Amino acid sequence: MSQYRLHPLPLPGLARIEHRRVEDARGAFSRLYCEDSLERFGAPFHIRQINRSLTRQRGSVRGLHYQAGPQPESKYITCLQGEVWDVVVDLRAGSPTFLHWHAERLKAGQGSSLLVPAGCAHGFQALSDDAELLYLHSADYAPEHEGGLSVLDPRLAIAWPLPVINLSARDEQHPWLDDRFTGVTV
Ligand SMILES: Cc1cn([C@H]2C[C@H](O)[C@@H](COP(=O)(O)OP(=O)(O)O[C@H]3O[C@H](C)C(=O)[C@H](O)[C@H]3O)O2)c(=O)[nH]c1=O
Repeated sequence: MSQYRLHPLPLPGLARIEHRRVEDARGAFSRLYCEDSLERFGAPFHIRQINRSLTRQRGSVRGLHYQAGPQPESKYITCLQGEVWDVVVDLRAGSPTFLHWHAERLKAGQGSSLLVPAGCAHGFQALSDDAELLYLHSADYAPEHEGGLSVLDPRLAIAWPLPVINLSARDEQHPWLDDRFTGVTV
């Protein structure tokens, strides 16, 4: 039986989900996601959409994205190939960790996923070439309610492990946060 466990991380609701592989002579099997277990852990997550991204070059950064408004979105992220440095920023108005960030290394085959709560921005830097991520989303894609933060915002001071390269044109233009930003409500 493959184990499936939740390990809380420093931002409220952020967690690493451990899903150890069961190995035998044929290879390996693991339960990547389990709605029932997550409900029992007090971290309910119902899938509305599944995405996959491939990032070709080591050092590339995608993000920092979030979806708020009527369809706040939580994400469940698994690395299928290569390795990434995954970053989550707490944007929840009134959160004790408002604008704090936390990073986790996700590596293919390590047997874990990251549960990102609604109200948080998400991004990552590829630590390998050809890094592939599988995203489970708890809300339908709603670009009109999507927001973005600059990965180089001094107010966040994210300590990216490698020089940031290959930002998309959209990610290049996210404005820096100012004092008028009081967070999102979820
Ligand atoms: C998220 C999404 C995007 N798209 C379209 C929009 C663009 O034309 C294209 C690529 O989207 P984007 O440039 O937002 O992809 P990334 O920059 O890799 O962003 C992704 O990676 C960061 C780190 C995340 O956390 C986001 O969940 C996710 O948006 O797919 C869709 O058609 N459906 C979708 O659900």
